[in-house]
Amino acid sequence: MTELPSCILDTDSNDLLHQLQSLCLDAGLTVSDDQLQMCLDHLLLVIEKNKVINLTRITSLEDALVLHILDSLLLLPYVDRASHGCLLDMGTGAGYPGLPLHIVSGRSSTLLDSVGKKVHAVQEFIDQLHLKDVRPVHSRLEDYARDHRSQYSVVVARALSSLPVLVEYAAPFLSHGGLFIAAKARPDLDELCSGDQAADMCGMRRIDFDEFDLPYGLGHRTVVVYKSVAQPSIKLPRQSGTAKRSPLA
Ligand SMILES: C[S@@+](CC[C@H](N)C(=O)[O-])C[C@H]1O[C@@H](n2cnc3c(N)ncnc32)[C@H](O)[C@@H]1O
Repeated sequence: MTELPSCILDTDSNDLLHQLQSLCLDAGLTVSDDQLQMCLDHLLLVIEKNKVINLTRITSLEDALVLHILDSLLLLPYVDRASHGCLLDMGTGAGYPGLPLHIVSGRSSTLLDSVGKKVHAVQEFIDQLHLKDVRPVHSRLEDYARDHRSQYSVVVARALSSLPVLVEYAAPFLSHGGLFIAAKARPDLDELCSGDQAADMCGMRRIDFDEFDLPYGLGHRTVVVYKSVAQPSIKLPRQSGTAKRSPLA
């Protein structure tokens, strides 16, 4: 069993846990103390690993409580609306939002990224936290989709790409009725309309759109949710890189 690094033992973890509890309470999220502590341990591991490889720009622990943990958990009510089944985090980076969502939802999860050293770091975090039923995968989304069609009831993504590209990436992974949940900063009307057009071609329909201000003036969050409702009218996935180079809309 891997021990947590000494930085974790030195940090005033109780104070951070109290801050996190009150952030979740204010956001109306019900999360147990054990689950929050696990999210916190993950964050401390990320901050420590960030000294060695570039995982996140956010180095203040207080900001990271909001911008990494709370921001991930804000997707929980949408994840909970999906039917029973697996969760995929597309472009997980250091494990956000997928790892906190796995910890709290208990869904069997895949955390995918195309950068090997990030996936390796996420594997270390999973081992150090002794988490089960969560798998880091090193692949491009377009490649992984070929062998994992319709295997997920919920797909999430944060800070990955524009809505039409995200919808195209997510579509092949979703089972019928599955949900794709995108966490965006402030998409403009053009992006939203292009996302809807791409969704139409991919057999998906937008079913939700919510906006929040994050606490402490740390920014704005928009959550856009699409549902898989039909077969795509085009062959997916397209060749690697095509979605980004030549978006559907
Ligand atoms: C800006 S980071 C966001 C990381 C994390 N989701 C977060 O919000 O902190 C985008 C991540 O997506 C990954 N990525 C970009 N395109 C990808 C693709 N086609 N397949 C898999 N991963 C991809 C990048 O390697 C990067 O780690």
